Amino acid sequence: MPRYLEGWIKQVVENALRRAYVSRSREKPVLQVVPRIMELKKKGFNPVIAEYKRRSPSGFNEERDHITYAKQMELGSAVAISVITEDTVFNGSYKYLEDISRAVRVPVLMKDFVVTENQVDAAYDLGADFVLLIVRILTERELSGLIDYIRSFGMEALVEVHDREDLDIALRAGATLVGVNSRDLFSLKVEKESATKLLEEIPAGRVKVAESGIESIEEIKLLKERGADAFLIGSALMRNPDKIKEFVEG
Ligand SMILES: O=C(O)c1ccccc1NCC(=O)[C@H](O)[C@H](O)COP(=O)(O)O
Repeated sequence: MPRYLEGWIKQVVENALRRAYVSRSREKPVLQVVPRIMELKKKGFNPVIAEYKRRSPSGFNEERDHITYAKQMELGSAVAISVITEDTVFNGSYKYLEDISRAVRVPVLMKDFVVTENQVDAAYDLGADFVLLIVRILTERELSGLIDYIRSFGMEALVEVHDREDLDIALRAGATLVGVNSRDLFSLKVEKESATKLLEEIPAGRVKVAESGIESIEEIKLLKERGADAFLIGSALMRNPDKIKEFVEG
């Protein structure tokens, strides 16, 4: 059973535990996101993980065709596409993941509240290349088990942390790709300063992803100076997809 359940997160996790499994046969090999991040960085570009997100508890709401958006992100040199599949609060869908992974040739992240191996099976079958794990909603044992399970398919885990305690757990569990989310799961407030400090505390040898609240190239530059290797951006790109080129090319 996940470790911390309260309010809307409790509902979302309970829904995840009940979610019906959709059986598919994966059609493509797994693409590796970490080498692609490092390659783009070496070439002097900003590795941007562009997120397809339609609705969120913090009030975000945007309708946009998922395939057109994903193709535009790929054309704009996004390093990967993040697809929210949570279907009760975020209005996401497994169908978006399946369609997008078929439509693009960059790695695709399944972004959900993953608490079971069944959800990882679905991620693999639907074409995901990496899978989000949120430390705050898992026990340490569950986190380690799910990281190993994800890797057993050749996929990678993006392990999301919100504070120092989460980070210690993520590191002990063997996370390689670590995301610092500046949006608090419960208050929904974006705390950029504390998130930036946390980024600096991630030891060398891990790939660091800055997540949430990134709106401008100036913020990307600042986060890069503070050690971020990649940038996960949803709202700003959903509102204005043309920004992808500026965000990647600086
Ligand atoms: O987006 C939310 O309101 C949200 C609230 C609570 C948990 C997760 C949430 N969103 C998922 C994400 O982590 C973000 O969509 C992602 O980091 C992109 O953030 P943004 O660029 O601010 O849309």
